[in-house]
This record gives sequence, C-alpha cells and structure tokens, in this order.
Amino acid sequence: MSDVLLNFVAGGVGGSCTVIVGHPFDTVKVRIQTMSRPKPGEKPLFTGALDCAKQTVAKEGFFALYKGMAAPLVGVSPLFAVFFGGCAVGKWLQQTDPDQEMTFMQNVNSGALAGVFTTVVMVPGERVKCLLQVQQAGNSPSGVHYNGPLDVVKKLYKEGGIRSIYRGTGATLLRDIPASAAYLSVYEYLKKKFSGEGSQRTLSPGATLLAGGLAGMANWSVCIPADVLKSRLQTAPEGKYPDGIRGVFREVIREEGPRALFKGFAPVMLRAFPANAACFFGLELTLSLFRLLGLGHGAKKAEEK
Ligand SMILES: CC(=O)O[C@H](CC(=O)[O-])C[N+](C)(C)C
Repeated sequence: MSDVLLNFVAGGVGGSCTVIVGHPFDTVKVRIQTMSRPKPGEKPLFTGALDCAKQTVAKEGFFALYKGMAAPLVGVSPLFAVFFGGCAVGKWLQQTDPDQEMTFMQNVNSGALAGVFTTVVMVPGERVKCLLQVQQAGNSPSGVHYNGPLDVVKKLYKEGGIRSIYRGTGATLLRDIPASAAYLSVYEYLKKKFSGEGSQRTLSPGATLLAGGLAGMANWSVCIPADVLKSRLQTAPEGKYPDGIRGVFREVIREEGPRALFKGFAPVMLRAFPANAACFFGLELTLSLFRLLGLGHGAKKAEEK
C-alpha cells in the first residue's frame, strides 16, 4: 500500500489520541482567549488557566471541558490524517529515491505544504468548535445560541452561506503554515537525535513521547498570535470585522496591547505537550503495526536487511 495512504491512516489514529488527551486544555484556551475585557474596577472573568478550569468545572460540571469535542473528533482526526498524508506527499515530491533521508529544510517544506492541505479541511471544524467552546450558560460572544455542531453549521449557513462557515481561512493559513513546518521538522530532528546512528535505529516509547510533546510545543510557539486572532475572528458576530484578521489585529493592539496576542499561552503549552506526545505515540504505533503486517516501504526495507 502506498506510504501516503499508510501515513494518512496512522495520522488519523494519532489525531484521535490528540483530541482525547488535549480537548479539555483547548476549551480553557479558547475561553481565556475570547473572554471579554473587564470594565474599569471589575475583576476579569478568569484570572488564569487553572481558575478558568476550576470555574468551568464548578459551574458547568467536569464534562463542560469536553464541550464541542464531537466536532474536533470528526474534524481533527481527518485533519491529522491529511497532515501526515500531506507530509508523505511532500517527502515523495522531494525525494530522488525512496531511501533518501530528508534534510531539516526538506521536512520544513513538507510540513508547510501539509499545513496548506490541512487548512482547507480545518476551517469549518475550528469555527464550529470555537463557537461552542465560548458559549457559556446564557452568554455567547456572537450573540447567537447554538444547540450543537449541526445547529452551528445550519445557523452559519443561513446567516452568511459558505463564506461564513469558512470565516478565518486566511488566519488559519497564517497560523498553520509556519506551525506545521515547525511541527514536522522538530519531530523528525528529535527522532533522529533520540534513535541513534546506524541502520538499527529504533525509537523508544519514551523518546517518541518526548519528541512528540516537544514538536507540539514548537508548533504552538510559532503560532499563538495568529491563533488568538483566528479565535476572535471566528467567534465574532457577523459583520464585526469587515476586513477580517487585519481588523481584529488593529483592535487587539489598540485596546489591549501586544501582550494580548499571547493570551492563552499557558493553557496552549500545557495542552501541547501531552496532546502531541499522544499523537505521535498513536502514529508511530500504527506505523509499526503496518510494518509488522508487511505494508509500506519501511517493511520492504526491513525485509531486505
Ligand atoms: C494547530 C494545530 O492543530 O496544530 C496541530 C498540533 C496540535 O496541538 O493540535 C499540528 N498540526 C496542525 C500540524 C496537525
């Protein structure tokens, strides 16, 4: 079976692991990024990530942290499938023979290409997810109440058609091209470092978790400002930002200063490590299973040895 397809399937498994481990952290992140600014003399809604998690559990129960998870499970697993399938396409495009090792820059290119592919799949799911995550009892920043993912899609379509569903595409590209380049290249770099030299390279489960977790942190360190702008744009009432991400950027800088572009940094980083460690663990485990079944170029190479 082609390596692109195998990576696509293994990426889907990795994506499901990411969502299950990472979604509660993501809910906290989106709530912090989109909370309204306190008026003079008022306390902020949340004082930090832990306070947000505590308040959410106390007021809405533990499963409130899993609000909106159906959309990413349906959307994010295919997204990771597309990402890792896209990386395999990038590799195939750059390799002159299938045994050639990728350089750091070639991995940067493959990741960036995969980031373009994933944006197309990701935008509607992210829009739905963010709108559901920021909705709290009787309070929705967009001013519309939604009863679940399908209801969001219906209402968005009625309000502004496909354009509304795809609101935030530019912001997502701005976030995901550099982030995906960092994600793949850092993982592959660390994988090489941790698996030693020579033909008998193996990566221990601990090393996979560490390399995956650090790759996730690298991904987010380059894209938090674009992510803040994207979350605000995707949860704003229709027509609030007629010139898109530029309008959000101007407003954030004018009203809250550049620090606001890093809102949610702590919950993002807290989530990034475990969620992406789980992702690469699931990915590598599935790829090993495929090799055991004699599928793909990796299996052929092992047979020849
Ligand atoms: C923005 C995002 O979804 O990043 C993914 C890592 C994560 O923490 O979910 C990486 N990638 C988009 C490259 C699949």
